[in-house]
Amino acid sequence: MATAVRNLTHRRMADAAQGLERWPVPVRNDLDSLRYPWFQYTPSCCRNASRYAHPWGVESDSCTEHGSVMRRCQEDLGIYPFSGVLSSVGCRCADRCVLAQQNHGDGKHVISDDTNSTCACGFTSDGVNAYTHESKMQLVDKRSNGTDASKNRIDSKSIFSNEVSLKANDASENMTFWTEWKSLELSDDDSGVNEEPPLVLECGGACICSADCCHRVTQQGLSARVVVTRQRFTGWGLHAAQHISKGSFVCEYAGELLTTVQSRERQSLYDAGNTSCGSALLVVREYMPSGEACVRINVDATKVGNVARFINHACDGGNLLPCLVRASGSVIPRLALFARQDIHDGEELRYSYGSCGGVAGKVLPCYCGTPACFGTLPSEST
Ligand SMILES: C[S@@+](CC[C@H](N)C(=O)[O-])C[C@H]1O[C@@H](n2cnc3c(N)ncnc32)[C@H](O)[C@@H]1O
Repeated sequence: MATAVRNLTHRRMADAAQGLERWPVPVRNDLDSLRYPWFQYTPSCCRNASRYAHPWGVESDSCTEHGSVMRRCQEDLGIYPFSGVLSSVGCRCADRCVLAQQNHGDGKHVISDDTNSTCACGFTSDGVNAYTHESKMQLVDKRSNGTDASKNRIDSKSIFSNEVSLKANDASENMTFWTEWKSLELSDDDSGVNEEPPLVLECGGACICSADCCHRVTQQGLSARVVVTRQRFTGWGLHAAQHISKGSFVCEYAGELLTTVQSRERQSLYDAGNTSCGSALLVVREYMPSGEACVRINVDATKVGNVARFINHACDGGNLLPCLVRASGSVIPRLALFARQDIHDGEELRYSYGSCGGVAGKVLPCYCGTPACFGTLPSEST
């Protein structure tokens, strides 16, 4: 019995991803006696925890399962049956899509008329190419002021909303984190990178191109080596275990997809403290250009989730940029996290949970340690 427990503990610490990602995700704790965080791993969002959560201890080569796990999740969600809503935006590129990019010599990549007419995928809500030839997110540089790219933009309003808000509930502390995203705009700081996360249209179930097409950057699961580490003030955190270059996709925020009624029930449970573990319930709202909310996505990574559930908050925005990615033919977008800047091996991965503020009686101290620190974690009542 003791040997079995030891083996199980060893496997959990060796790979928090339970063999479901292309690399193991080790768990390290040099701080206290906790050996590992308890949760079940899913590489992508799923509807029902019991059907898709894999037991601890699967063989490490089972990451080849990732594609089929993702497909089963999507089919179960009824995304493809719903695809009539958006299927007309699916591309008809044989084999792989070609990046519709032209370099006009000013550093900006814009859509060429030729490819624009054949492939509608791979663009942001702003109508510019989402990805570079190196499969990096095309982060908008406010300092380049050359050709006006707007005249080359496709009208993506029918595909994307232009305003999105995101709420992340952390019920371990009975808190709700939130942020509001407006349309893609440039920041005023010196980062040279758009602060507002773009919405991206990738190839999906409505497209006929292959799974390794250049417009499916976020569909292969965890894309950088990472390690889960115990920290003094912020609990578990996620650190890079390799250099991650600016614009690279890192991971999506995966967990159980809930209805709004279910998410409220879960939140009440977490608020009442009836669970043995903390929570990571994230709510994303997508708005129509009219301002009306059209989709609310509730992702609970508390008991079933992926590495993103370990990512802590930083008031300065951190080194990750959250983006909504919608696969053609899918109703439900996914939340993808990209490197906002070059990230060094060992650096903690963080993004901003939202704007400053706290609910009376529920204010939590923030230990992000950045010069921009508000002192408290962003929050609102549920
Ligand atoms: C989504 S979880 C992140 C993973 C978490 N640290 C854990 O141990 O599982 C959010 C929780 O992490 C902690 N946290 C995240 N960022 C923090 C920060 N900047 N300062 C203090 N605590 C933080 C808070 O307890 C928060 O409720």
